[in-house]
Amino acid sequence: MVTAIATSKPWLVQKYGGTSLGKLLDTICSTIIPQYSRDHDLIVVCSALSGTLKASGTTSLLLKCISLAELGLDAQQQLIDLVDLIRDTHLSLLDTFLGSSKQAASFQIYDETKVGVVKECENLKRFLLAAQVVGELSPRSKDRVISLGEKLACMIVAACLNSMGTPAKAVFLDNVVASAFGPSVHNQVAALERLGSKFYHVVADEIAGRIRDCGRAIPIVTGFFGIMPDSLLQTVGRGYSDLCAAMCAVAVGAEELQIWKEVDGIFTADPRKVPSARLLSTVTAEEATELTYYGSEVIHPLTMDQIREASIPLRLKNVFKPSGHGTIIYPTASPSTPGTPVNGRPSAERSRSSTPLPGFMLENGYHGAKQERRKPTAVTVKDDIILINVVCNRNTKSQGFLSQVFERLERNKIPADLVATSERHVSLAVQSPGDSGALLRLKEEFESFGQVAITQNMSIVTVVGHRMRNMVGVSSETLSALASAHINIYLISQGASEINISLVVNANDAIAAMNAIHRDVLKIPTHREQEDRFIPGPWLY
Ligand SMILES: Nc1ncnc2c1ncn2[C@@H]1O[C@H](COP(=O)(O)OP(=O)(O)O)[C@@H](O)[C@H]1O
Ligand SMILES: N[C@@H](CC(=O)OP(=O)(O)O)C(=O)O
Repeated sequence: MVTAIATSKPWLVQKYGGTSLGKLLDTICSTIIPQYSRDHDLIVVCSALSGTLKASGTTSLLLKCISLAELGLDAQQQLIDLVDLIRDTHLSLLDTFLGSSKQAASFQIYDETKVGVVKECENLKRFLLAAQVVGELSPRSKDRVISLGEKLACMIVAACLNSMGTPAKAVFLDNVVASAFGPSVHNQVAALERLGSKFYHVVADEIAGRIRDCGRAIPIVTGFFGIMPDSLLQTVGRGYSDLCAAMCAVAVGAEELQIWKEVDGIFTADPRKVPSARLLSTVTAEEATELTYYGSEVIHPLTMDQIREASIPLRLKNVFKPSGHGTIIYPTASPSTPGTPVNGRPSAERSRSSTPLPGFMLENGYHGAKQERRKPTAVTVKDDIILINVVCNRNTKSQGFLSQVFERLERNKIPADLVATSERHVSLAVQSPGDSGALLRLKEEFESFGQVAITQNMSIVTVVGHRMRNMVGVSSETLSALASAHINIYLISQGASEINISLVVNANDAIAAMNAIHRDVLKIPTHREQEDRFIPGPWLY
């Protein structure tokens, strides 16, 4: 456990996603951060800026730069144009917020930041153009490229805050892994893997030192946390800044970790796909882990392990509705009481012991609802799934069959999301690998001991709820709901934790399946049913 930093006010870590920063930088810097900094020592963790969509945001553009560099010299001009676009997008944001300032201090901040952004982009351009000659980038080089997104975002956020009179300091964590483990770390992939979660504790300790160095200024920390031996994208994947924020929270022993997004929190289902979905005021850490793993990508799945171990509550909040309660995820298996919002100055202890706010449930429940729920908590969908069925050849010994299947998955680095087996038959649901060659290789390897059938375009539908452990009948209700909607099921699996049931369906049926389960198993009426039956919306409870 990392030693907490001693301070007079409780620590609060806030992480802002790329699209939130892209759309609401002004509100974040002029209202949200100053308001919370009155009662807390804040740490702000930033993702790379995205204009409107993550898919066209800075990290995605940097990934495109990497692809162009790997194409070789033919793509030279495209590469230059793309880096210039990244630079100009950041400069125009800086212009919007600081460019027209008449104050000398702001003018100086504007000038220094502008020079810094241009320099970082020029360095990247030189690096990529050199890489283009070789036509290949190592995992470490790719990390170096990606790290620029969060660096630029932190420079802009720190500049905005400083110009508005809130002292802030950009903290770059791109070298934090090397500082924590020594420069030879990059030859020690296997050793680091063996460290498991301890790896993140050591990094958190190093982050604590960087935060201490900021003195009274608010640390504006890059969500990118270190060039990794096997690349951050490969080890952690996109959305890594949630995990970085969790490490910052662990580093200082924060009272709460807040992840600010563009949704109110975790809903009973993805509100884009199920219009009647309701906001959940609390969710257990176990439920959040299952939901994020099976498609509700509201937080990065690895985040939960960190805050759970350190007993830090995590709250999801909406930048468009800063006063909303959001969804709070308790580190313990079952929350006893929901806490007051941090802007009401609770401590982590108080969150666990105080009486709940009026209108909130004592147990995991819908936001504003009063009655206790005896139903699963949420339903989620994971897309881009491939179903692989392997029937073991008669001449293959059945006892070695399963180990051969898993050994081949491991060798091809394809993790199985769900598995159903009988003695000579195994069905696997796997995430469609980015590299189509990997799937072909896997198929050929499986064919050495069995007959293989691969079905693409599938989805996993998962029902999650910590109360499902003690509930009889959820499976039958789920199967009936899908049967009534005429939806075929290709694989069924219940998690060992007994808090989830997953089913593989055709991707075209996934949204219908989700809606059917939401209505018939979670028992939440559709909007039409609510209108027909004059059932008041949750806002009237
Ligand atoms: N159960 C769920 N509750 C809330 N949002 C969900 C859920 N499942 C999927 N989502 C989706 O996750 C997305 C996360 O919010 P957003 O702020 O847009 O993400 P990001 O910061 O990663 O760009 C939303 O678009 C929402 O539709
Ligand atoms: N910028 C990175 C890391 C991240 O966490 O992003 P976001 O917080 O916007 O999901 C990405 O796009 O993957």
